[in-house]
Amino acid sequence: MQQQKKPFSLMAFIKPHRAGFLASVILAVLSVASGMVPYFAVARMVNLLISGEKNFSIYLTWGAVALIAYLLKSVLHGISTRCSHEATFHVLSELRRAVADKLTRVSMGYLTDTPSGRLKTTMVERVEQMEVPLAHIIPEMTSNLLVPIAIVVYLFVLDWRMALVSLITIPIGMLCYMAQMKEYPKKYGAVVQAGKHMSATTVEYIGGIEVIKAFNQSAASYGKFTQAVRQSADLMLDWMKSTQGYSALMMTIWPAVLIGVLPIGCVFYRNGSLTASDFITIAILALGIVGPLVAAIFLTDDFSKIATITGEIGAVLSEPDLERPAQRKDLHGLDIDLRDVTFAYKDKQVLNGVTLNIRQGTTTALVGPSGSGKSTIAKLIASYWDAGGGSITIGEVDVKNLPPEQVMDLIGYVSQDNFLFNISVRENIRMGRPEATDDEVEAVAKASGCHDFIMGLDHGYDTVVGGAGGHLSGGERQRVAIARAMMKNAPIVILDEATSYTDPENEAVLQDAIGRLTRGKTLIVIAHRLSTITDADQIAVVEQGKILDAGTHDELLKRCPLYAQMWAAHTQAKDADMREGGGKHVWRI
Ligand SMILES: Nc1ncnc2c1ncn2[C@@H]1O[C@H](COP(=O)(O)OP(=O)(O)OP(=O)(O)O)[C@@H](O)[C@H]1O
Repeated sequence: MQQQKKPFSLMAFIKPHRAGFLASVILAVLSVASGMVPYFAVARMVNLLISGEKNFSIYLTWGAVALIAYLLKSVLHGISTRCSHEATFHVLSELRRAVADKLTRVSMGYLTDTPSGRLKTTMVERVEQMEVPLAHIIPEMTSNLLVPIAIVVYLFVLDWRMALVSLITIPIGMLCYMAQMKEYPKKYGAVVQAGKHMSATTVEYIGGIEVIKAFNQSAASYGKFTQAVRQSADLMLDWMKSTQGYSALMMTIWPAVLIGVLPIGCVFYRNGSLTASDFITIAILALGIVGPLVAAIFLTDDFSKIATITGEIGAVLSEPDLERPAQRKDLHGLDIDLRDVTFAYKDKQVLNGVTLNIRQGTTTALVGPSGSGKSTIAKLIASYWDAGGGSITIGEVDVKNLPPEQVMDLIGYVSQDNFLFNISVRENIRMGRPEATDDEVEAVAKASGCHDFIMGLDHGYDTVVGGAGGHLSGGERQRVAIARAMMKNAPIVILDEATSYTDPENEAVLQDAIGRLTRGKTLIVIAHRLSTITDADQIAVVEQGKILDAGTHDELLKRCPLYAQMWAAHTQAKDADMREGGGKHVWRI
């Protein structure tokens, strides 16, 4: 049950802060208007000079007006920028929160299929890149357009012919601008894509550095990384090259207004159709129009950037939510029932009609060849994805009709990843139940075989485990993850290969601890070592996305050839392992 994609609108984020943006626009208009006053003042002074005015105090007054207006321009611009930045920072932080919030509501499938580097780039860099355009476009675009337009109107009032002449460079410069913008969205889009690829490759390179070194793949992986960096630089250069020529031409043509104004003004002055005073005023004001207009035109460059950036943020924000009700439901017991469940990862069909009943308080083991769909079944029960067809119920209610919080309260999931946060071991375990006391945390740690190794760490329970738990061994991470799940005390526990890192001695301790900690709960175990699940109430054999058979160990040995075969392979491998004295070997089917 997924919602349709909702189109993303940046306006919805800007609207609550429109007062800030409006104040910024008004101040920016006043600032640009103040910036125009010195041009009027100079024009006025030149006219006074020509008319033979000898009173020096008038010149001083106009000089003071020009100076005050110039200073006012800077002050107003500063306040305007502050208003727009304040409003922008709120918009950016809300955008980031919206993206983070979205990630908690989309399907797990979307998250696992999207490289984490790409999501990080969207959340951090892309949102950051919106700051300059957003904070500047709204106030500066408006002011840089409005004020010159007002002056042009004034020039038309003075002399429409000269007003037209003073604008002559604008359409020519515009042609250059249009030529520059022709390839702009495509090329800038390519630059952004290459940047994303570079970011994802960098995250992969750093994240996988251990494997790269272990498999001596440094050259190949470094090559992939440098290729991504080079491609990004090449595309950036290509983008610059395609725009720089036109941009330089435009910047030369636009300010050259006097090329038309002076000779044509002289002609009109000589034939008596233009007064000296108007000629001077027009020539000086024409010089003042071009600056703000050029600034406004340059801001349209930021429009293209905003379009590309919002497209990327919008792609995440318009991702459909996993639609779930908010109201918790009353359940009838906690039996789990899968009826004819089908599922596909995009186009890849993985489950082909899984039917399985898991009674409350029993242990069910899912076994089967690698890739048969065991983890997928477990994840569908935990509502990570929606089943494509069929139904999954807990306590006779379809999981699609349960709010995610209720499902998460019901299920403790220990996955193969055992992700730990870069906080203390104590806080990692406490994440299972934030209100747990230190004593309760330690009791669970003792029960899940963590206490001794934790006490051996530099700061005991207060040791910070490093990014993703990197300061702990795989087995230690796994045990902390189990303790965290146990802390949650959920009535249904899913252990997805939870003991795979553990050596045989510790495995026995851990199995015992798991047995005690899950007593009375519904336990679903995905185990590759069959010896660990022979006592399960029910063993479901999964093959090619279907339940081939389900029963106890003894029943399956008698009637399920695949299980008998897996068991034989398991015991042979175990014997061989014992003969070689390799008790530490982690054996997998
Ligand atoms: N996120 C995913 N996107 C696409 N395909 C996936 C994804 N996760 C799993 N698969 C594919 O689905 C199939 C079943 O995977 P699943 O992890 O459920 O099998 P499994 O029986 O648990 O395997 P294993 O014992 O090796 O862990 C596999 O072919 C796997 O490649």
